[in-house]
Amino acid sequence: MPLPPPGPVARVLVTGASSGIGAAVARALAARGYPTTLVARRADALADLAGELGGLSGLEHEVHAADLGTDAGLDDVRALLDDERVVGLVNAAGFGVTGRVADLADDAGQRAALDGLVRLNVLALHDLTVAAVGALVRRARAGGPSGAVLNVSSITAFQPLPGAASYAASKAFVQSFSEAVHAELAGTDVTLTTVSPGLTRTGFAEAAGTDAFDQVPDLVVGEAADVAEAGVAAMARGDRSITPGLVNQLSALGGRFTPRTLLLPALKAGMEHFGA
Ligand SMILES: NC(=O)C1=CN([C@@H]2O[C@H](COP(=O)(O)OP(=O)(O)OC[C@H]3O[C@@H](n4cnc5c(N)ncnc54)[C@H](OP(=O)(O)O)[C@@H]3O)[C@@H](O)[C@H]2O)C=CC1
Ligand SMILES: CC(=O)[C@H](N)C(=O)O
Repeated sequence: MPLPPPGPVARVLVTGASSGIGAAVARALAARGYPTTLVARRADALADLAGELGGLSGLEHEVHAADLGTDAGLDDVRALLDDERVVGLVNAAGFGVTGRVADLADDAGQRAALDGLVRLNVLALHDLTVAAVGALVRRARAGGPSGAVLNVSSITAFQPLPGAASYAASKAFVQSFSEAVHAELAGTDVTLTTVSPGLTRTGFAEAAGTDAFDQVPDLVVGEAADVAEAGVAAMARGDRSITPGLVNQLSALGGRFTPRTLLLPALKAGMEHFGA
């Protein structure tokens, strides 16, 4: 029983909750009866969502504005995991940067964005996951409730991606780290699940500076609510990993098993077509 039954003291902390997949995950959790602690930088968007969720669920949804790309923000959020009411963590905060590394290196803003990407997608996720897993296992061993973590990866985790090299590598880290910890947790009452979406309609494209999402068939672009439903259901079951949608599952398979000598030139050409 990884995610314990819902109730007022079965709280789930969700990062990246001010928009997109994180907000949709918070809605899916609230609909199941879990109070949430909503984390991101934009306090106003979090407060709006907390109001919406409170109206729907009758539960108390808390807001914590923090920049997880800073030591202070990360320290603050890590401390929230010490709260004994927290039985779950969802790491959804993340963003992408597109472009060739050699070009990004020559632009101070893009260079800083690449560093920020690694700080948020890799270091913050790793830090919060380690803190949550440690606290949840300790509490479960002491007779407390079970617990669950959900990490948001991506289909880009399954192969290198020229034109989004740092982003795809950050998600490869998320996937590998999370699957390994899932195995380590066997036999405890705590689970770690990874959800690996493909293109999903959120604020991601604008933040990543790409209009690729507008150039591909609608069939290829999923909805945040569907990703959230699949992710939360897998988290509740304590599954290792889920890739929502047939198109994404095929893409992940292709990424894993196509020889790199064939795959990398094709991906490079595809990303160049989209201006990356
Ligand atoms: N959309 C897609 O196609 C896909 C997305 N993903 C992953 O899904 C996750 C969610 O992205 P998505 O919902 O798509 O995109 P959005 O841009 O809609 O959401 C990103 C979230 O991350 C938060 N965030 C960004 N920077 C920081 C920071 N420094 N500190 C705290 N929070 C931060 C944003 O809040 P704020 O700006 O208020 O801080 C926002 O809530 C990401 O990890 C992304 O890599 C995976 C596969 C596909
Ligand atoms: C390829 C993308 O940019 C997408 N957001 C993903 O993570 O799959």
